[in-house]
Amino acid sequence: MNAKQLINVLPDYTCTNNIESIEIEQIEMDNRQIKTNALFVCIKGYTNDGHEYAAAAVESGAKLIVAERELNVSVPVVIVPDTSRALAQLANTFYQQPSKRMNVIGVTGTNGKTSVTHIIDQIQQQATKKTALIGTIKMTIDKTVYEVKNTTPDALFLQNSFQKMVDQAIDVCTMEVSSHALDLGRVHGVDFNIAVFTNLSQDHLDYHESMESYLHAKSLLFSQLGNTFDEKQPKYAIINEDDANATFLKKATAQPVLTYGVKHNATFQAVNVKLMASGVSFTLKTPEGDVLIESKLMGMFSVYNLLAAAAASYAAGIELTTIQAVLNATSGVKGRFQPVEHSGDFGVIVDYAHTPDSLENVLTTIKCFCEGTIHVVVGCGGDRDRRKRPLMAEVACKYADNAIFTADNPRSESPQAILEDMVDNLSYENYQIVPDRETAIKQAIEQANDKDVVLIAGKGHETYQIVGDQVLDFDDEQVAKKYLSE
Ligand SMILES: CC(=O)N[C@H]1[C@@H](OP(=O)(O)OP(=O)(O)OC[C@H]2O[C@@H](n3ccc(=O)[nH]c3=O)[C@H](O)[C@@H]2O)O[C@H](CO)[C@@H](O)[C@@H]1O[C@H](C)C(=O)N[C@@H](C)C(=O)N[C@H](CCC(=O)O)C(=O)O
Ligand SMILES: Nc1ncnc2c1ncn2[C@@H]1O[C@H](COP(=O)(O)OP(=O)(O)OP(=O)(O)O)[C@@H](O)[C@H]1O
Ligand SMILES: N[C@H](CCC[C@H](N)C(=O)O)C(=O)O
Ligand SMILES: [Mg+2]
Repeated sequence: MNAKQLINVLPDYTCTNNIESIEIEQIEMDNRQIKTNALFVCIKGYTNDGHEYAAAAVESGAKLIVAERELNVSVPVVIVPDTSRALAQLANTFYQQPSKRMNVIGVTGTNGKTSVTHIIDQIQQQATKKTALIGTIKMTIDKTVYEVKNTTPDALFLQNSFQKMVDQAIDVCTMEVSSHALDLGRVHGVDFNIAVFTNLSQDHLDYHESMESYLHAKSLLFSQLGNTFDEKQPKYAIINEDDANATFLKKATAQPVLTYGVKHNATFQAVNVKLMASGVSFTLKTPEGDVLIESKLMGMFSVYNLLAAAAASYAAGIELTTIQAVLNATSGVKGRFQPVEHSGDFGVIVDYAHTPDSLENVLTTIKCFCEGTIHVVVGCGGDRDRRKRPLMAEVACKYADNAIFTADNPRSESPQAILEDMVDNLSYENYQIVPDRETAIKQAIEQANDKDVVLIAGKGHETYQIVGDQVLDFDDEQVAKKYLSE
C-alpha cells in the first residue's frame, strides 16, 4: 500500500519528507518482527519505549516510522500525538477495515466473558455459521487454534487476525473485550455489531484506580456501537438488567438494547430457576415465547451466562430452537467449574475464580449441594489489584470451612508479601498458609473426607505459574490428579 495514502487516514500528523514513493508491505510495532518495507509504529509501553527501537527497526527494513517525537533515523518520520491511536487507525486501513466485512460480537464485564463467548460461538456453529473466537484461552479461526498473549490482543494483531478471518469467509467473530483493551484503544475502529455486558465487580483497580473509571472503560464498548442506525444490519447492546450499572450502560449507547436478568423484568428473563447438583433449569422468557432450559452448567452465575448468550444470539438473528438446543447441550469451558475425575467419594473442582465476586459465586454454588466440608485452595496474582486480596481471603473463609492460601502467579512480587496482604486484617481463623501451590493442593486433597468438596481456584485453564520472569509448568488439574491417584 502506498505510504502517503495510508498515512492520510490519520487526522492529525506532521511529516516534512516526501513519502509518496514509499510502498508499505507490513505494519509493525515490534522491531524484532520486521521483515521488509515496513512501517514501524513506536509505542510507549509499560516496560519499553518503542521509540528506542526505531533505529533497529530501520536496520531491519523499516521504510517509515510513526512516532510521537522527532527521531534521528535515516527514513522519514511521521509525528502524531498518540501512536497507539494511530496504530489502530493504520492497521484498520492497511487490512481494509476487515471487521466491517463480518459480524463482530464483543463481550465485556468483570466475570463470565470467556464463558459467554464460548456459548455464543457454539450457538453460531450450530446455526451452521463459520466462526472465529478471541479470548483468554485462545483464538480460533474456523478449525485453526492460535495462542494469544492477552484476552483482547493489541490493535495490530487484532486487525491482522480479522483479515485472516475475512480471507477464510468467517461469518461471525465473537470476542472478549477486556477493560484494559478498551482503555488502551486496542479495539479502536472495530465495527462491533453486538456488545454484551455481563457484570461489574471489583478487579483491576491496580490499573483503573477506581470503580468509576473501570465502569467508564467498560462503557466504551457500548458507545463504540455508534450513533447511526443501519436498518439492514441493526446493532444491539445486550445488558444484564440485574447489575447495578445497567442504567448507566444503557445510556452509553444509542443502539437498541435487549436486557436479560433473573430478578428484574427483562427481554430475556429466567423464571422458575432451579439450582441443582446436576446443573440448572429455568423457563426462558423471550419475545417469541417461553422455552425450557435444562443445562449441565452449575450455579446462578451460569444462568446469567446462558441468558447473555441467548440474548446476543437472538439479536444476531439465530432461531430460538437453535439457541435452546445449545444451551441445553453446552458443557462449559476448560477450567470453569471443571470437575476433576477420580475414584474417591469427594468432589474436586478446578475453577478460574480470581475475583472476590467470582469466588463467592462459586463457593455459594458448591454450598448448595455439598453435604460435607468445603476446602478451598486460593491465592492472588502478583502485579495485579492489591485491593482485592483481603476481600478474596474474606470470601474464602466466609463460605468455605477450610481455606488454604497459596501462590497464584506471584510475578515480580514476593509470594509471602501477597499472602500477608490477604490475611493481615482477616477476622476469620479457618485458614492455613501454604505458599507452595503443589503442597497446598496435596494438603487439601489429604484433608478431604467423603462428601467434601475441594475447590482449587484462580488458575482454571492456566498451565503455568509465573514466578519472577520464569513461566514454570503448573496445571491445577494435573497436580490434583497426581495426589488423587496416590
Ligand atoms: C499492561 C499491559 O497491558 N501491557 C501490554 C503491553 O505491554 P507493555 O506495555 O509492557 O509493552 P512493552 O514491552 O513496554 O513494549 C512497548 C513497545 O515496544 C516494542 N518493543 C519492545 C521491546 C523490543 O525489543 N522491541 C520493541 O519494538 C513493543 O513491541 C511495544 O510496541 O503490550 C503488550 C503487547 O500488546 C501486551 O501483551 C501487554 O500485556 C501484558 C502481557 C498484560 O499482562 N496485560 C494485562 C494487564 C492485560 O491486558 N489484561 C487484559 C485482561 C484482563 C482480564 O480480562 O482480566 C487483557 O486483555 O489481556
Ligand atoms: N456471570 C458470572 N458472574 C460471576 N462469576 C462468574 C460468572 N461467570 C463465570 N464466573 C466465575 O468467574 C470465573 C471466570 O469466568 P470467565 O473465564 O468466563 O470470566 P472472564 O470474564 O473471561 O475472566 P477474565 O477477565 O479473567 O478473562 C469462572 O471460573 C467462575 O468462577
Ligand atoms: N486476566 C486476569 C487473569 C488472572 C488470573 C490469575 N491466575 C492471576 O494471575 O492473577 C489478569 O490478568 O488479571
Ligand atoms: Mg476471559
